[in-house]
Amino acid sequence: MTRTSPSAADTDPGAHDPDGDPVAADPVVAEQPYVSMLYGKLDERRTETAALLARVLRDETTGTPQAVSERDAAAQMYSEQLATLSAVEQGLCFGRLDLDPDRPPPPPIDGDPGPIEGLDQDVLYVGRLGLLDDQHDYEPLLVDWRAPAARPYYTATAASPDGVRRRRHIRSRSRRVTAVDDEILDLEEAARVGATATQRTGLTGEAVLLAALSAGRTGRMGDIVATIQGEQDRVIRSSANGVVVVEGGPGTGKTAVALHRAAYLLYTHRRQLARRGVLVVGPNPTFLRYIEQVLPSLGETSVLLSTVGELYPGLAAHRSEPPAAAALKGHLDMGKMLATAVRDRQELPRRPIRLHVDGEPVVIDRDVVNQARTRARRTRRPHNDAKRTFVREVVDQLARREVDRVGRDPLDSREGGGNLLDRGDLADVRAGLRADPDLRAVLDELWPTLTPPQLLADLWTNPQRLRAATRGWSEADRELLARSGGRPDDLLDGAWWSPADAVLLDEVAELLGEDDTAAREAEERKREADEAYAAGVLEILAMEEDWDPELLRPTDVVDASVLADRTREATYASAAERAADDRTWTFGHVIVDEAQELSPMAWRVLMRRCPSRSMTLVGDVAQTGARGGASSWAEVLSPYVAARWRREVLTVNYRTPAEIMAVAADVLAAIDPGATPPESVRESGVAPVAVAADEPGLVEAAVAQARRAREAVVDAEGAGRVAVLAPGARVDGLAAALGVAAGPTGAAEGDPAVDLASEIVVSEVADAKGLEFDAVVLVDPAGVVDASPRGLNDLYVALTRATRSLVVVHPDVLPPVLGRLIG
Ligand SMILES: Nc1ncnc2c1ncn2[C@@H]1O[C@H](COP(=O)(O)OP(=O)(O)OP(=O)(O)O)[C@@H](O)[C@H]1O
Repeated sequence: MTRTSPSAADTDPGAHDPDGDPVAADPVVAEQPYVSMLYGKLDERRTETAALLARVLRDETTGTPQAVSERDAAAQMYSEQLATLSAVEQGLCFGRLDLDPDRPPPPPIDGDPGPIEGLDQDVLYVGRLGLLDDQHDYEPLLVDWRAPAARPYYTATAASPDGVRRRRHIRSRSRRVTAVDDEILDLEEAARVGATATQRTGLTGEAVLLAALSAGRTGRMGDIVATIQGEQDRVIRSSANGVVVVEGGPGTGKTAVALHRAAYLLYTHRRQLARRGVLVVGPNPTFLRYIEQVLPSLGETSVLLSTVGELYPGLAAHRSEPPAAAALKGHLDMGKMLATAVRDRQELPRRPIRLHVDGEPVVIDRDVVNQARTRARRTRRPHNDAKRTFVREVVDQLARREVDRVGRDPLDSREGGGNLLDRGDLADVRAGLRADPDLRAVLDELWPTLTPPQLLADLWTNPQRLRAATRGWSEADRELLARSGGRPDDLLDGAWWSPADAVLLDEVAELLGEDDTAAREAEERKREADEAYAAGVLEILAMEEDWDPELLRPTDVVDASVLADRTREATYASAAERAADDRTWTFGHVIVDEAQELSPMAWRVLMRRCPSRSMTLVGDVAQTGARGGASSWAEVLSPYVAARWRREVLTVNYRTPAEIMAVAADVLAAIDPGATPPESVRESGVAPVAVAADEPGLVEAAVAQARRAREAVVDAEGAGRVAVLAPGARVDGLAAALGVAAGPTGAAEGDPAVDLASEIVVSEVADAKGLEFDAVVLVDPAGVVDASPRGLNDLYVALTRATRSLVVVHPDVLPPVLGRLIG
């Protein structure tokens, strides 16, 4: 077996044995020159790209708008390339495939196959991006992990080697190769080198995988590009078309797979997806912070991460509200209720309204308004758009009445007889009416132009309006929606709105039609802030003493407004950024994580954002905590795609050790006796325990356990994080006793996320959804179960957050479902 790339052989002469086989020598030493050569190439590309960027930025394009936008597009492109080249620094090359020269060609892959790099080579190095050899016919030196040729790195097994004779995992730190693990998939090759061609566990690269899994947690999710497993790879590379639901128990890598799928799709369908962007939806801001580094570390920056509540532009809704209120707001009945609320704003006058227009009396009575309203409603256009028809109809009727009255021919006494005024006069009367401010004010009262926050805030704070829109509802439901204290001064104040409200704002926006007042106001505020900042920058520059009096100062050529514009042009270019500011933006692909938590109303928002229905939904209905969340995927999806969705299942738990999973499996059986728990990939050797502590000593016991767990984690792994998970009512007390902020309620003002950097995190279970910690101290499991109708699901989530150890601190008796903890 020889490497066909002459360039590789050139850079790696000492590492090859006389047969040209580079693995005969100490593989760590043998691989170093090649890996160093790759880093050299990476450096070259960085230098070239930085030079191109600098040239573009220096380009004084003050000419046509087209030239400016071309310059900005080029600057954006080079900036993104530079970001990608920096992101791949750690572990640039992590694998090598030695292929059978007589292997069959790889099977065709769905959609645009992307660049087919390396298909004809017998030795392939696999890494975080593709690098080509510009000295030798652009042969691939490193194959991007997403390229078709790299696929066998993740999927080949001894039973189905896909032409792979040997798979080598290369571990490195700071550009030095630190370890090499080989898997021999070819029986003859195995015999030749004295290895066994087996895969004991069915895992790919078991040693590397287990090393990755047992490392201390940092509070941020990392990428898994070097150790993606076969079943995960299948999901990552599955077709972009249609809806795919990825199911799997806790820790099966659903989140990791979803994010790597985003990176894969962007690579494979770059042209389409870079333009429309990819949206990744997570359940809460803490979760988004937990995952936010994964895609940038894969060199992908054009993805918008958001909660559904943050999709309404200009609003970061974070008011917490009772779960029952959130559930009600998520119910589909809200759609009808909001439609009624909008219709209720199209009013009829109680008694005739009398005005004088150009000195002539005008009467706006119920009949006139009713007819105009019916016509406007019949257009089936949204409220704000239909207003044009309403105004035109009222004005038209009033004008005709006026013409009838004023122009009647006194000499023609027949019924409906002649009129002395002509069409031109009618048009003049119409124009006079339309321009009259008093009439306009009356019409604005009867059919007001509304923004979604205006309508919804009025509805929540005005009991009459709420009652009118919810005829037939229970008083208890109305109370869940009602707010006292009037509308907020700032209608986009995130502290006033809950995430469930934000979803409804989107629905209201659909009913009202595009009135972009709010967006324009937000834009204006952003502009003012940018200008204030730019003015500050210029002020500092102006204070500079050493300016040569012969030269122009920056303030001579640019003012704050121009500087602000320039900065904004440069920073506001990717699809993701545009999408974040545009409520009607539709994405090329939408990925929803913890999808089981979304309410039916939230699904409506997401489906509007993805008319192509190219979606990946990952979730686990056994972990549904939200009262309005999903119990079955068919139920969620049938209104949008009927039965046309595919299901993929992940079965291996990479997070929770077997000892803890056994306890969690009992809870799963209580939730759904037919469900199969995922199989843990490893044991931690630390048995989960229960500690009884009656009130008032419960907090003290929990604190002691948390501190002990922290010490044990530090002893075992050098660093790591502990979570204290408890029912909401206990969180503040526990956080105070531990001297840490309770998240997210105790997080910094305006920051709705839990502080993930903290060594000990205290949180209720809902906020820990999707996260993981080295050790978990679960306090008051019965309280968790009792706190919600889906309490058992919450318990299941809490038990499956730990990668190493679990302690359950409980008052009274332990819930029977945790009986295994006491043997
Ligand atoms: N192939 C892999 N290689 C290395 N680590 C992996 C792999 N697959 C998953 N992991 C790790 O396992 C842990 C659990 O993964 P992840 O959070 O994606 O699971 P999940 O299915 O979303 O869990 P949950 O449903 O509990 O939120 C993470 O630390 C992830 O990095």
